[in-house]
Amino acid sequence: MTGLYTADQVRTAEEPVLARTPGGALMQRAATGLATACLRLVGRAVGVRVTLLVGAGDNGGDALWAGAALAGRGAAVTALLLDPGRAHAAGLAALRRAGGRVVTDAAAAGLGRADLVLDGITGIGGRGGLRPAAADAVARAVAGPGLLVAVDVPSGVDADTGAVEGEAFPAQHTVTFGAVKVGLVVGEGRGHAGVVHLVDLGLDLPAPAARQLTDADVAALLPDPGAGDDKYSQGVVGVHAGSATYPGAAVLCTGAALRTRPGLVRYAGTAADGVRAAWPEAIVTDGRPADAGRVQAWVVGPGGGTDDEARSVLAEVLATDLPVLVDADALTLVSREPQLVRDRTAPTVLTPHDREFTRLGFDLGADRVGAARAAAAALGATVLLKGDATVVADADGTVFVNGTGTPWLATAGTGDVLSGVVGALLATGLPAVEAAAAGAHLHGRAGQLAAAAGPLIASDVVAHLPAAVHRLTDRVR
Ligand SMILES: NC(=O)C1=CN([C@@H]2O[C@H](COP(=O)(O)OP(=O)(O)OC[C@H]3O[C@@H](n4cnc5c(N)ncnc54)[C@H](OP(=O)(O)O)[C@@H]3O)[C@@H](O)[C@H]2O)[C@@H](O)CC1
Ligand SMILES: [K+]
Repeated sequence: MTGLYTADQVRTAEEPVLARTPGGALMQRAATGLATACLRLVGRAVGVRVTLLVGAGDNGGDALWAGAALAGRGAAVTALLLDPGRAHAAGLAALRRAGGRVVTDAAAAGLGRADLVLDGITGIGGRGGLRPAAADAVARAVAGPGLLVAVDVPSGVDADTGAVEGEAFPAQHTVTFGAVKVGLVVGEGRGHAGVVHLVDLGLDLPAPAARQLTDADVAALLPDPGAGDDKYSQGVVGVHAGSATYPGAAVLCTGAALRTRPGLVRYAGTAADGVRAAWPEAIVTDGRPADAGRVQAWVVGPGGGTDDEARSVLAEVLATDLPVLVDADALTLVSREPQLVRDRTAPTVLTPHDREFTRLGFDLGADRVGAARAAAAALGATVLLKGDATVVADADGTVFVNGTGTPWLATAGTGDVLSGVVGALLATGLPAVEAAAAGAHLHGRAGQLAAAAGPLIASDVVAHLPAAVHRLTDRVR
């Protein structure tokens, strides 16, 4: 499990270390880690052309000290000071001592031929998008050939929310200090951070603001069946989705549930013929949920319509004391009658995309973690807010940010697949927030495997779910 932290949490954790170590020691630790990471990324130091983008705060200090270390190893280092009167004095002196060049004109900073660019404009102290001089330097860096490495946080990215207002540094790698900041893995921050490398500063950290599951975490939540297991003990999931005219959602959702946890999947609804033809393993009825037989969790909504019949099915399922995943058309119904969810005591998982989220009556600004957390608390449910980095929030404030996936997953039907995956995990008895977070992780991994063979469609994701489960569990057992 990777803990995700806010800037304030990191600053608070730094205080006691700053108090008990000699001045500048923590920055030395950070800069040494940064220089080491850079050496690993470029493979050598001698003759490597490095440009440092240096702001007025300690983030610029980190870049200057790391630049000094690289210059000491034979790199040709140029520092571009964006606020020359306020650059970190000790860092600047160290760079000069090591033979680094210092300039104040972006055109003279060698960005057109740099091998490596270190973005030390702002870190956790940055506010808003980049100011004009910083934005100009970043544009020159992007136009040049250098590997783009952000120091602590890509400048222009909000460390807490991942929000980008205006321009920000589009890093290929981010070397972050002390703890991974929430903003590096969510929203636009995820796209700007690239690969995140953590330099341990030995901080005593509190409980994280949010978490990210690893493959090993998800594997631990998905035990292989034991000798004593049968099709019922592995979890029986009920699916109500699709229609006679549009059976696709029902077929994808049922297939995803089967391919995630092939205990038993029961389907109820008017797409029965289509489901039967696609998945002979499912037990199918064209009746109501009550006709399906005993299940341990329900998935309701994908392709199910929003008419009176659909509303009555949703109310029937939500009136049970079983975990229920509510998706797609059923979310539209919940937006009309949120008390259907609020009144429940059994777990409910809602899986909105952005438009469905706002239709539920919640504001979705740039702080996706905050928005999902507020919606979960208001509804007393688990909210899985889909996106490039899916956010799963529980009513008690627990948040997971998903780390897997591929942009190729932005295609029709992948949401129906996700519902089936999470439904299957709910039926195994996992707590709702863990089922949702593990389901998002698994769905993302299956998408990555499918995309390795080229553009994917939703049924490719279903087909790759067993391999995704195997890859997760095989690696750790
Ligand atoms: N504490 C420690 O010992 C350790 C700290 N560490 C490091 O310190 C970093 C935090 O340093 P920090 O607090 O000095 O803030 P920082 O991120 O450099 O930014 C502030 C500067 O940016 C400026 N600025 C703001 N917004 C801007 C914008 N949009 N566009 C352009 N400029 C903007 C702002 O200008 P001002 O508003 O004052 O005019 C101010 O000058 C942290 O991320 C980590 O790297 C590590 O070494 C570990 C040990
Ligand atoms: K930075």
